Amino acid sequence: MTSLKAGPAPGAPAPRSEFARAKVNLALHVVGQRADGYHLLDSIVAFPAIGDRLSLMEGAGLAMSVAGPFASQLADLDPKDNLVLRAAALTLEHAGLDPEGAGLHLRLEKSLPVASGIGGGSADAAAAIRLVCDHLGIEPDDGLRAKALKLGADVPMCLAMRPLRARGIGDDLVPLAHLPDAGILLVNPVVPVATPAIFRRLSEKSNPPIEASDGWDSYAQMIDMLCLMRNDLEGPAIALAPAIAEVLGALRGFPDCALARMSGSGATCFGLFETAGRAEAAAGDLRRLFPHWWVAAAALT
Ligand SMILES: C[C@](O)(CO)[C@H](O)COP(=O)(O)OP(=O)(O)OC[C@H]1O[C@@H](n2ccc(N)nc2=O)[C@H](O)[C@@H]1O
Ligand SMILES: Nc1ncnc2c1ncn2[C@@H]1O[C@H](COP(=O)(O)OP(=O)(O)OP(=O)(O)O)[C@@H](O)[C@H]1O
Repeated sequence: MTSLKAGPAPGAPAPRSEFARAKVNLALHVVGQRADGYHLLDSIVAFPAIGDRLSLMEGAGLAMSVAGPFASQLADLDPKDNLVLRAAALTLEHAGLDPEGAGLHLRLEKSLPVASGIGGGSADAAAAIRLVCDHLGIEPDDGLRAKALKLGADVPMCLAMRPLRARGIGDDLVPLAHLPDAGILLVNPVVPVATPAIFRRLSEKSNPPIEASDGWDSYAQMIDMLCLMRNDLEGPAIALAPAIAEVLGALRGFPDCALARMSGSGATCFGLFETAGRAEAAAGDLRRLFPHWWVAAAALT
């Protein structure tokens, strides 16, 4: 597998492109642990329109390049270890093809902070699978989804990329029938947090599951129900990265922020607002007050 910095040849066909939306755990309960160490989860997950962009074009062998605001956070990562190339190779092999002979170049526009609890790498991997499948004229099947899970527990949910409830190790997925209109604000203090370190610090691994739900009709109902839920990784993550508490404090300072919580293993936190406009207004304030933080707002779905 090679990595070329150069993009496609001039005059080549326009690239296909996919949006790799951030995965936000609106609630994350840790309900058990498997013999192999992986934790059993119960999570409500949304995919707002905030994310990376991945494009597929003609190239030599199988290669990738990275640009965008957070490209520098991946500069030390060997491209063959990048989840984009690993997912593309996996998909080609699943289709019985040699990745070396693929003639494909993937260009990643990295806009999500790395190691931030919003599944950026998993979202990129899922986008690579979708793009390569589309290129080959195939659909991701159960066999490919099972292989994708080995890339990361979040990859199958990022392949689904729609509001859902995730159980098991994050791979038992049930779509939510409906989420109401709302706005979401994502804030990261630009402190990378490694997921294994947070799970290691977790002392209570048998917490109550989420009360059954297939979604909510109104904003008020959604907030009431989410307020009864938790992110069980929040305490261990704050102990390791105290800036998370500062972010939560800033979000809770907005009177119209109905709920502020950490996503995944952190450090990104989210705030929920009644509309995307209100979330965007709060984003503007935070960008002025904390210019070194990463701040993004959008509609919840
Ligand atoms: C915390 C979440 O982001 C919630 O969506 C995910 O569970 C983590 O997903 P991910 O980063 O794609 O996870 P992986 O790359 O498969 O695992 C990273 C590490 O997290 C821990 N891990 C992950 C998922 C899980 N259900 N239990 C775990 O204990 C394991 O130590 C594993 O070595
Ligand atoms: N395309 C990619 N984008 C981001 N990280 C990648 C990528 N490919 C490989 N990685 C590696 O994966 C690790 C986890 O990064 P990622 O941004 O997915 O974390 P995360 O947002 O905490 O994920 P999760 O919420 O799934 O735990 C990083 O340390 C990075 O080295």
